[in-house]
Amino acid sequence: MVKAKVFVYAKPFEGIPTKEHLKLIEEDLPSLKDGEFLAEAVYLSVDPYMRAYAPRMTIGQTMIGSQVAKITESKSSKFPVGKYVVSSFGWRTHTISNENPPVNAFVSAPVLIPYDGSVPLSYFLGVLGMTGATAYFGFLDICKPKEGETVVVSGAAGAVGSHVGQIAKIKGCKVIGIAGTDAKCEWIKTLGFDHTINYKKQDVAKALKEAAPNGVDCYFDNVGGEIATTVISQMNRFGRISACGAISGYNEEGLPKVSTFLPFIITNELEMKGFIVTTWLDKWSEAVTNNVKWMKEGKLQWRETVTEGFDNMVEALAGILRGDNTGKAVVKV
Ligand SMILES: NC(=O)C1=CN([C@@H]2O[C@H](COP(=O)(O)OP(=O)(O)OC[C@H]3O[C@@H](n4cnc5c(N)ncnc54)[C@H](OP(=O)(O)O)[C@@H]3O)[C@@H](O)[C@H]2O)C=CC1
Ligand SMILES: CCCCCCCCC/C=C/C=O
Repeated sequence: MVKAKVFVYAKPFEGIPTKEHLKLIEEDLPSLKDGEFLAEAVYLSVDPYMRAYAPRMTIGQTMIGSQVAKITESKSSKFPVGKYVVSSFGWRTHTISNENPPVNAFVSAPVLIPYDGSVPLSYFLGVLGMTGATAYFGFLDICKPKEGETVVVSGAAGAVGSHVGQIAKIKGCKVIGIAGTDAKCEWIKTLGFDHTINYKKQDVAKALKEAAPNGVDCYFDNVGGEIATTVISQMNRFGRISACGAISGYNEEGLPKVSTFLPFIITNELEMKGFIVTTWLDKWSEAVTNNVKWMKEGKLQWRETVTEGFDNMVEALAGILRGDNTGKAVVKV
């Protein structure tokens, strides 16, 4: 009998999640039925949306999330033993899945990954996975950057933000990154960001005016809140905003209270669009192909913050909400 370790949503989150909210249990898994396979987690993704998704969760539910897993038993010809999948199995070490489990915008079906040992498996959760696709489609399809334009990225030293900034440089833009520590700002400078702002130490409005005296054309927003309002207030006519995330409010009860940016949207005729990356599932391979190409050309660098041990999932999630991570956060089982 295979035993799975599983984190379940035990108590509604208040602020940063703790082990009181996410309880570790053991589950005995049954034998496989036809069409099913058993997968063993290798890396689990740690993402801010896990905190933001909480209002949709029910008590006792397996905590949501995606992972790279190895198929160890199978009664499915589509998912043979020895192959690896990326799938939204949730926070669990072992999973029995069928070929077409229920999906929604935040929960994806298993997909075999073309693993040849040339890159770590964790990259299929980050630079070659969900966050890489978020950066690629969320920036290019929504901001539609033109050469010479000025782009601002918040959450700029995170998985998505650090990637967006590098695509913006590839597209010939001037890039300003906003992040929470000097070390993060120094790192993104090495990636090619032209200017950085440490929002915890600097006056963002003043620093942005100095970095972008001619205004901002594109804003890739990972954080929302007052930072978003400040950046939007300095945008040029016909600027584009990609509303990717609003992490500054994820730990708050109810809607965050921030200054409104609507007057700037109207008077400067700005376009703002929110998105969920799974909208682009049908053309996902376009992002992976280009991200691989840029990696090979040395134009796209990446970093991971790896937490060891499945039992430390809660601490890893708390870490990204506190800003402990640089680049993509993953847990190695
Ligand atoms: N729309 C979509 O389909 C998707 C959206 N997202 C969103 O993109 C954003 C970035 O995700 P991802 O790259 O995975 O995560 P990150 O790797 O950027 O990790 C989160 C970072 O957010 C920053 N942060 C935390 N609290 C605050 C705050 N109050 N104000 C400003 N920054 C804060 C921290 O960095 P610092 O030290 O700089 O504060 C932290 O390291 C998130 O908002 C996420 O929800 C991600 C994937 C898909
Ligand atoms: C192929 C793996 C897809 C995993 C789906 C998760 C989508 C998360 C979207 C995040 C939204 C906001 O933060």
